[in-house]
Amino acid sequence: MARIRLDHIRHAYTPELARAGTYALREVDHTFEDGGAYALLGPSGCGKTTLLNIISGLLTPSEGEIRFGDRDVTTLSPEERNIAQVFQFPVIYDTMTVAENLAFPLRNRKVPKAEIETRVADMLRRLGLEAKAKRKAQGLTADEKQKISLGRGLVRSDVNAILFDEPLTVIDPHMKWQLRSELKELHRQFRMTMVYVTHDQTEALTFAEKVVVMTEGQVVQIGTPEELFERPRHTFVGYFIGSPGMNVLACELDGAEAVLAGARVPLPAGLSPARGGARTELGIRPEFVRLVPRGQGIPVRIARVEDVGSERIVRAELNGQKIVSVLPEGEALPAEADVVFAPGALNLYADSWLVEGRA
Ligand SMILES: Nc1ncnc2c1ncn2[C@@H]1O[C@H](COP(=O)(O)OP(=O)(O)OP(=O)(O)O)[C@@H](O)[C@H]1O
Repeated sequence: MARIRLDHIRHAYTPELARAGTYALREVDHTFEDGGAYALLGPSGCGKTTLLNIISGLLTPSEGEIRFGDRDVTTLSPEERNIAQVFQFPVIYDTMTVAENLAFPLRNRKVPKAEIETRVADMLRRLGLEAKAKRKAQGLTADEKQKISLGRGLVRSDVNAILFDEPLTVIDPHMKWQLRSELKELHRQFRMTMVYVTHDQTEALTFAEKVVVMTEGQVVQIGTPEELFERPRHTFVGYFIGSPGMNVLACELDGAEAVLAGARVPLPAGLSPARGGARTELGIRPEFVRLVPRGQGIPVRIARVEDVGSERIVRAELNGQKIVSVLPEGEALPAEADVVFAPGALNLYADSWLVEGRA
């Protein structure tokens, strides 16, 4: 296993694109710690697969270096890097049995027979596939096949990391949840470095200890699910994570207060003022926007109310800006409403980046 260091990686797919400044990855400088579970999360086209392929060795970056531990692997092939990969579609041999599939990478590496038997038996047990050990892989379900793809990586002792590219795409929705928790459990048992690419925030947040959020070829935040929820470093993270996403409201600053639609909102203590000329915005999660009777906060006009299970999502307008509130079960919706913000839940952004320095 190894720590994976991405040192100022940039990538353009052709020299022409590089000359035009069109980089699929604009700049990634990050370390995946040994044994960590990471997700690369972002919308389609943000560069997740490009980054994963640079880690695996399918792509050589236009600029920068990649190291596994102390070893520079930038120009090494995937085989030389000892990386296991799980793709959208399971890659297994249909005509082999489940046990043979698991034994295959070990046979290739000339591992002694007795050791292969022990390791395969152990892996079958951990994957819950003991009863199907002697069955041909052909007749298995997609989730069982995907488990075997993963098992073929886990069974090896020389693997530096396991990379997943949208591995639940072909799994039935009702099995997705189960397979996701099994993956997490297997990570806990093996503590192998795992990097998991997805555009689905539920998958990323349940699987990973640290989520790497990407947009437009850039990493905008690396954090635990809690950090991404509570302290989005960029407004993109705020509205991409969470459902509904964070409210981002244009405001002006006046000393220790934000001025929003003529109302003055005290800023969290210790915030350093934004640079002069910066576009300033307040970020607040819909869960922390409360609706109160008129006269008690900042007036809004309610546009739509949606029932979602036990909660209601209230979509409103605050002086021309959209604002969303999540109304907990049993809480009344005033006919004429104002909003108030829960103390401590406000974040301030200057040119889309979080203003740090809260005391
Ligand atoms: N072979 C290629 N040649 C030229 N451009 C490419 C190539 N592959 C990807 N791109 C471009 O690079 C950018 C990043 O693509 P990438 O596939 O890494 O994104 P992604 O986040 O994985 O998206 P998706 O979830 O849709 O796969 C996109 O603008 C894409 O069009």
